Amino acid sequence: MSTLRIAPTMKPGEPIVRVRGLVNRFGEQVVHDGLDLDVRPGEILGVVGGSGSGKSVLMRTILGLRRPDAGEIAVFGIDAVAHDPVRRREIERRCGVLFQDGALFSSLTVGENVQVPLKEYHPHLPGSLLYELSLLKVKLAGLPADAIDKLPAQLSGGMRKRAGLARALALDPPLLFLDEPTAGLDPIGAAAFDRLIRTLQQALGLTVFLITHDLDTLYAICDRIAVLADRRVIACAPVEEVEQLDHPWVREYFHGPRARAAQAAREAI
Ligand SMILES: Nc1ncnc2c1ncn2[C@@H]1O[C@H](COP(=O)(O)OP(=O)(O)OP(=O)(O)O)[C@@H](O)[C@H]1O
Repeated sequence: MSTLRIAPTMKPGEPIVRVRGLVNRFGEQVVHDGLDLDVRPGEILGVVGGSGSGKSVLMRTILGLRRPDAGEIAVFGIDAVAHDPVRRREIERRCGVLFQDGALFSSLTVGENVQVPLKEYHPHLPGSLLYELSLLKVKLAGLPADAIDKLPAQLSGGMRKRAGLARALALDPPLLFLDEPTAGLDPIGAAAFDRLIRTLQQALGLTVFLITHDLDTLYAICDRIAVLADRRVIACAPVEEVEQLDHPWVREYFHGPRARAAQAAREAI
């Protein structure tokens, strides 16, 4: 396993993401109200909760794409809420993001998509090196080399996810955000993507914030699960502890037939 990658801005023992007292509102609707969360270095944290519980809003707020109504967020020990473009850029530079829809530029090839962040942060790299670097990321994401010259529309759904992952890994980020990476994939494709995430996390020393509805993913690769309900994180613990919680959403989610199938699949491994 590779060395865990943290940042010089972090104190020993500090979480890689620390959220305290987070409040997010849209008009009258309160999405988060006093939400606390720690993401520990080197873990795969699964983030679950009912539809509309605020998982994506939480991710966007941590990434600085939305300014919260109240609360503190530190990413790599850097204040992520402060209006400071230099600090913001320092955080952005170290975070890879795979959005739910892949968010690839449809008119660019896979390789050109991967080169977008490389060009932004390293504008003077020669074209041949940009190509080599993007090829490396394409292969790292488990795509065949010839996918580099294809347009997103020429790829299957699973390959598009991998192309999005290749772009998310472009700048060698120590922290990776994944929003429902296995949504829309068939079970075999989803299991393969889970294995890829686990392998990359171990090989590259990544910390992963992973939003999912996929019970198989939770049981297969997550070190801890954060449950969003009642506008807060009501639990953050290994799946065996979380499934014992006495909460209506947890009971329904973790003790339904799909959960039993996911548990059985893990026991069979
Ligand atoms: N830009 C916005 N303007 C108004 N309301 C918003 C906005 N973004 C999110 N919301 C609302 O905030 C709530 C939480 O949304 P969010 O997308 O974070 O949920 P989620 O937990 O990710 O849901 P899902 O599992 O369905 O993807 C929802 O009720 C949504 O309608």
